[in-house]
Amino acid sequence: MLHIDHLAKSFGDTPVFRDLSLDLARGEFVALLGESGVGKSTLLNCIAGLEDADAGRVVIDGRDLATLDDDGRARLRRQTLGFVFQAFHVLPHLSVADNVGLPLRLLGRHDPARVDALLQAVGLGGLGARAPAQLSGGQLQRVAIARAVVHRPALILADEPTGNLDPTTAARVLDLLQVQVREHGCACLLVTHAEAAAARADRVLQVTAMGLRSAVAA
Ligand SMILES: Nc1ncnc2c1ncn2[C@@H]1O[C@H](COP(=O)(O)OP(=O)(O)OP(=O)(O)O)[C@@H](O)[C@H]1O
Repeated sequence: MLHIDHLAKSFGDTPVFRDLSLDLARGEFVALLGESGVGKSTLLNCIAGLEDADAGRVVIDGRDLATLDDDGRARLRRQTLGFVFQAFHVLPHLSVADNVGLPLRLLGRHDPARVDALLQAVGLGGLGARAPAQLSGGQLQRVAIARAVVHRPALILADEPTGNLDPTTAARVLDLLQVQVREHGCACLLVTHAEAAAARADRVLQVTAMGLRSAVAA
């Protein structure tokens, strides 16, 4: 599903990672750990084609990002990816339900029942008509998670999706991600500092300046 081959990325003269390789299969749940600033979000952005790597390859579902122009990358993101951004990026002018349903709309689909079911699944049942400004930080994070999975993407990239949540709500969100992997066969790459989240993963990897290495959940 995802093949990363000898990826390198710097910002100016400052290297982030030098030689990072990873294979992620369908139905696999991988957690990425690493100190703040080591490059976890940068890696997710390179995978999503939002940042260009300096060297190496990213291949998603058989498609090499280097062969795709901006439109091709945007299409790949719409069809194949679900991204939970660290900063949520919930759109302020859309209702909660319209934010969650946006990936479906971009694919020409309309499924209010699925949007409702996902809002329920993340504990936001009944809040669909609200404006994002009327939600708490943890609620916004859950809107972002529901939006990332609504179109059943083949690859979910989740950047600290439980960072603002209490343990019970975090467990609920992790359940939802796990269902996408176990029952719907998608692949999930989860950046986390949370032990409970890493413990759910099939593999736990540590991001270092040199690349990835195996880690055991703390
Ligand atoms: N657009 C940018 N321009 C210059 N430097 C950047 C840019 N984006 C990130 N960096 C730097 O790249 C490094 C990796 O940042 P990144 O956000 O990927 O880290 P992270 O591991 O996700 O951190 P955290 O756990 O704190 O979210 C950091 O040193 C950061 O300051």
